[in-house]
Amino acid sequence: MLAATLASSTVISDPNSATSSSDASGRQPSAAAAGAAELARTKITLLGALKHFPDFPIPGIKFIDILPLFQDVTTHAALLRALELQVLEFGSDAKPDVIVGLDARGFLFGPSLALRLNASFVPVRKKGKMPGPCVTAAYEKEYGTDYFQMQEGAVKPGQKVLVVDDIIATGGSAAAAGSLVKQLGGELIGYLFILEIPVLNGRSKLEGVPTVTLLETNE
Ligand SMILES: O=P(O)(O)OC[C@H]1O[C@H](OP(=O)(O)OP(=O)(O)O)[C@H](O)[C@@H]1O
Ligand SMILES: Nc1ncnc2[nH]cnc12
Repeated sequence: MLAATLASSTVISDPNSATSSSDASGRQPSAAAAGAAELARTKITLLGALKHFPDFPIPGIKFIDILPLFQDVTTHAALLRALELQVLEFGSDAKPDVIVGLDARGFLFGPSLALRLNASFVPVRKKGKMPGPCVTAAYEKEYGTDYFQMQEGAVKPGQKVLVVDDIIATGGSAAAAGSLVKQLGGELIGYLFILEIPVLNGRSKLEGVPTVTLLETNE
């Protein structure tokens, strides 16, 4: 039984109710409606590709494996297109200068998405992996404590930053990444995730920063 549902952020526009004005993303309503319909279809495909593993990496965790999304070329391409459409739904004022991807699964799609958006890509890595001066933040996860780092100067003061990752569970990883962006003087314009586990209420740690997820689980 499929254990995931479409994220509540999905809005499908009615093409027949289109007016001549552009939407928040600056696109004409007919283009926006077509994009929303395409996004809705793609989400169903992506949900079907996720795999579920009970008691991994420790007993009690229901692990959701996003790696199959990258094993099939068509699904991989559909994922990238869906993420791009989701960023466009943030609106044209929120076009990111920098995509920040989280170690390690945010690296699977962050650079590809950054290229599509004509933005730079900057990694957040686990402590001790990068050379030179770094800023550091500690955080609690669904299964343990960890430390994240960013290299000083990787984000310039005033740059608009979108943080991306595969999953928001407790929100600890994303919140720590957001604090690193702010330490470097970046403007944190939003968070984008492939999948949300709503029961863990991770959004509550993101302090009102716009947060969009493609998919969500109902477990
Ligand atoms: O919302 P949270 O409770 O912080 O959990 C979400 C984070 O946990 C997973 O990464 P993990 O730390 O397991 O590292 P990995 O990507 O290296 O496997 C996942 O890829 C997210 O980054
Ligand atoms: N339940 C889960 N499945 C996959 N990745 C995760 N990261 C944190 N919690 C997770």
